[in-house]
Amino acid sequence: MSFRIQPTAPARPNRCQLFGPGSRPAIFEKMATSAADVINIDLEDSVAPSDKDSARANVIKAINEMDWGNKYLSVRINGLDTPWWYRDVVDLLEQGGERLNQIMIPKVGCAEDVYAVDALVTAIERAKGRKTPITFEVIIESAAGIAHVEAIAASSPRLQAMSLGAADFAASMGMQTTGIGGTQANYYMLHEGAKYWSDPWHWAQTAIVAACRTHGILPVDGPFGDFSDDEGFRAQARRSATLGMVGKWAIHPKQVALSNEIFTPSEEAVTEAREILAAMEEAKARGEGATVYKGRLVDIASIKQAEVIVRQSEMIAR
Ligand SMILES: CC(=O)SCCNC(=O)CCNC(=O)[C@H](O)C(C)(C)COP(=O)(O)OP(=O)(O)OC[C@H]1O[C@@H](n2cnc3c(N)ncnc32)[C@H](O)[C@@H]1OP(=O)(O)O
Ligand SMILES: O=CC(=O)O
Ligand SMILES: [Mg+2]
Repeated sequence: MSFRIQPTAPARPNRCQLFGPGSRPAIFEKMATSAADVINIDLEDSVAPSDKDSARANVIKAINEMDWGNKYLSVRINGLDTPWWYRDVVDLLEQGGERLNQIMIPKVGCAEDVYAVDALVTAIERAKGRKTPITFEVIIESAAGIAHVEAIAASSPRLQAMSLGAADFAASMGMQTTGIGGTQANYYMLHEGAKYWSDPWHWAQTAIVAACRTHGILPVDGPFGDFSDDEGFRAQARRSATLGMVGKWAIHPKQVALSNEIFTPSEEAVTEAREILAAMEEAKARGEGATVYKGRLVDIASIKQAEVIVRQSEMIAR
């Protein structure tokens, strides 16, 4: 371990982030009563330019008037290259009240993008005497974003989460696909005439996880567009969970249960983790740093691996 201890990410469940357009207030109640841990009401790409002002007003009214229960409540503002973002921040912070937990900043390309929003948020919080600081989530969804991912992860103490936005990411990278996440038919190698599919999102995901874990931020997998494909969603989510991501977006309510299923450690995984911890306690009592569990090596690193799973399950149970 480095002399610098790896910071821990915020201890709150973030298995599923349910999105819905701010221009569609009829679904807000359904979002609030869903099983998602985080609600992302959108002012950005799911809202038409002509609806930006009315969507912002809908969202502020809903933050103030609706019962959001124990949801972590987040609003995605417009990008810093648009004329709308500053008004989003000012109105949300001045009129949205303390119930709003988080602002999601899309298309972040450098640490200074976050700095700019932080400066504005900080000034408004001071002016209004806000008690709990607004947190940030950023979306990595451009070539610049992934190139500067570590600096972005270090950009602000407000930053709690970072998502991969596969749709804009693919566009920015010039990828030949209109799919949002998932298997890409043309991304394969040939061996003796057989096709072997690979995962074009993998390298960006691992870059995000490493940057997040270095700076104590929650890494999240973004949208899976084909909401008719449950098994495709599960496959993508399982890969993300295996790589260290803590959750995934739902762009349709039916994806919430799928995401919760994959990002909640299974009973078997938790039992096994507890058994490894017990085996290592016994090894320690014998003065050993390594032992055998079900025919395989476990050692002091295994304690940390097992603790990840136990911590996740305890946090969700709280
Ligand atoms: C690339 C990105 O940036 S992704 C993030 C931005 N995109 C978004 O936020 C889009 C979020 N999703 C949506 O807008 C919608 O789910 C759509 C457009 C994909 C589909 O909407 P619909 O055609 O209404 O879906 P569908 O008919 O299957 O809805 C079934 C039920 O779920 C409700 N519902 C639909 N979307 C949502 C949602 N996001 N949250 C909660 N409930 C929803 C519908 O109102 C409907 O309810 P009912 O059975 O009581 O009538
Ligand atoms: O904003 C999300 C994306 O995939 O783009
Ligand atoms: Mg996007």
